[in-house]
Amino acid sequence: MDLNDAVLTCAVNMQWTNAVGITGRKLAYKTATLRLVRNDLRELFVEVTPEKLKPLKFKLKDLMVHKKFMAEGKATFNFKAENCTLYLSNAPPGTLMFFLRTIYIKMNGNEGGSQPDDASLQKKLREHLMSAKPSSFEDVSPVTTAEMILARKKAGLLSKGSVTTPSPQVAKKRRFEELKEEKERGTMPAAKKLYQSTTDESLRLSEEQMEVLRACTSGKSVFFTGSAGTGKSFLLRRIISALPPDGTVATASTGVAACLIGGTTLHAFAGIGGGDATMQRSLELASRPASAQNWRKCKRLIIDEISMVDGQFFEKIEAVARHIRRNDRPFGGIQLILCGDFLQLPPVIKGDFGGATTATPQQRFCFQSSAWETCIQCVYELKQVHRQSDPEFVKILNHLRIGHVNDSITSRLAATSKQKIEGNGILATQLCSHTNDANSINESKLENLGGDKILFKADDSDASMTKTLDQQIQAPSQLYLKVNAQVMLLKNINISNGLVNGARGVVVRMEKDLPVVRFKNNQEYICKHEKWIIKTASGSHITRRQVPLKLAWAFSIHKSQGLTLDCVEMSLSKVFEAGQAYVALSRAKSLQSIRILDFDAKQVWANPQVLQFYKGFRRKLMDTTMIPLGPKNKDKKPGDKTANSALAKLKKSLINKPLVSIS
Ligand SMILES: Nc1ncnc2c1ncn2[C@@H]1O[C@H](COP(=O)(O)OP(=O)(O)OP(=O)(O)O)[C@@H](O)[C@H]1O
Ligand SMILES: [Mg+2]
Repeated sequence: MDLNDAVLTCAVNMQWTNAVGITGRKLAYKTATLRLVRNDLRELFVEVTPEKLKPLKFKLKDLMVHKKFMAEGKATFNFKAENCTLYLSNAPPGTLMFFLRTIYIKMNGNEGGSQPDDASLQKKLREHLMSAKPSSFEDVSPVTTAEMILARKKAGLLSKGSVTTPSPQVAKKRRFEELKEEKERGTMPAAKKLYQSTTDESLRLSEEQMEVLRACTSGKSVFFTGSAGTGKSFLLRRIISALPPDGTVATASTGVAACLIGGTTLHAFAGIGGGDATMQRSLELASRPASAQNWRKCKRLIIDEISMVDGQFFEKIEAVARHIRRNDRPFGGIQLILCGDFLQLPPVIKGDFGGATTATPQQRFCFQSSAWETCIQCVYELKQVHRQSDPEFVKILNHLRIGHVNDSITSRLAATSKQKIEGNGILATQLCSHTNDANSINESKLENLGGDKILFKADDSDASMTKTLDQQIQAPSQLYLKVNAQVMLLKNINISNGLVNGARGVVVRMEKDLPVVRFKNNQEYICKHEKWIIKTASGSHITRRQVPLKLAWAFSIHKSQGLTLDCVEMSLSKVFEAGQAYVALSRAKSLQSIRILDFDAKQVWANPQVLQFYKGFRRKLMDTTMIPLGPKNKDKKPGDKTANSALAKLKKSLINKPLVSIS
């Protein structure tokens, strides 16, 4: 693959010291490519090739790596034997992690260590010296499973011949010995951490996800879509970690979605307020020094949940980008990476998601803005659903997504009203169409529980940013809990144990001032404080430490967009938006973990303009006969017969021939 784990491009500063530690030669390169290579004696080297210059090679011996700031794209390589230190920065964090991991595996993944045994080394050395050929280097081969297993064993994560975790005492002793050995050898300390990917780093991208990743890393402006659960946000996190941090701005239309990708809200970044101001005023607002600097520094703008970005707002920020950056290219030359599903919730024009109808009649989607066509170079649709594995449920959801409900779907969903989805004392989360309903359910249920209320206060790195953190991070600044409170986990703690973001549980006791939660799969977990980091619009980091829980008797459907939820109950009688019922249902992982109290086909509809937009996808790629939705049909409400028959045909065409990527 072109996203090679043995190649890394980043900024490199090199510094040599003499034998007594006095700094000598220094070199600095804004862009250099690091490559892991072997010579004909099979010794490993890091080859550093600064742009347009000759490569330098450093032998992988007596290497110390500092990777504390790996997540920010920084690491330090100290080649002791050569008295040289390489300071790497602006590296794509994910690529850096894989690069370090490859070094570690290649150094430890051979029986007998990274170096060939003495006899073969001597033989090769002799051949090498006798030969007239110059020394040659080749790229290291891709990491093999055998190398990985061996390196994992050496890191103490696999005990001999088994995959069980060693007891804490054994692990501690082994680690102590390893550290001693590492110290003596000068190899990478804490390399073990590179294997402890309990979060979704360990999951592999599918081929269709890889294709999008490749388009994004090649600098194209991309929009990718796909139904709920196709891994759009998951992929976005990988894309972000494969891009250089400088100039990469990760945003989303809502705070919850922004938090899922470790970014900020699009509104906070754009610096034009709520978007209601005139174009002239918006340009003035964005010209203020802090906002203008954000726009000038931005090279790649990422937006998740694009369906909820208002079209007029999108048009304004496109003009702002051109104006501030003094660049007439679309979006002022910024690479756009947009993702979302327009068949989920549409833009909220005003209000707090709580009103009866928040969308104005002239509501516009991003794809309707004139900026859209000019800014997007490639469009992809992800088709493989990862959130749900049951084909029956996936099929039902695909129908609901385009507003299509038949009798068999109605009866299957209505049948869920009686199913018992609770277990282990964990009640189902009620998904509400209105935010206020969800808040009052949580408050009153907590009040009604017996026992003392315990306050968990968040520790914010910047007290003046508490409001911003509240908007973007699901973990509240003040969390009141009681024993028996219904809660949801807000972090991926351990994927293989089911302790994932969205897992539902109940507080069973307090231990050392921390809540112990029993989850649906019977796992108990002491919820220690976790850290959330968000990037402010200006690029600085602010953090919140809090126990990773929130009350989960109820949520609003709007707040649930983007989440995967265990065990949900819903009444859809008050839904007020196209796509709202689909968003609610598609949060669940299976038909067995959902209860719909009053399912009615009328609660499910898709926006005809969105259906039309998706139809255009295929028109671009496939030469199929399309069923035109005449202009007079556009404004007709659901229920109109002519419009309905055209819509029905359109839906059918969308179901039978899934959209494919267009580039
Ligand atoms: N390649 C993959 N392998 C395994 N699991 C995956 C993969 N891609 C995504 N997932 C998992 O699928 C689930 C849904 O992913 P994600 O939330 O990114 O979907 P989405 O398309 O953003 O959905 P939504 O439209 O609801 O926001 C997550 O639990 C994620 O970890
Ligand atoms: Mg998502």
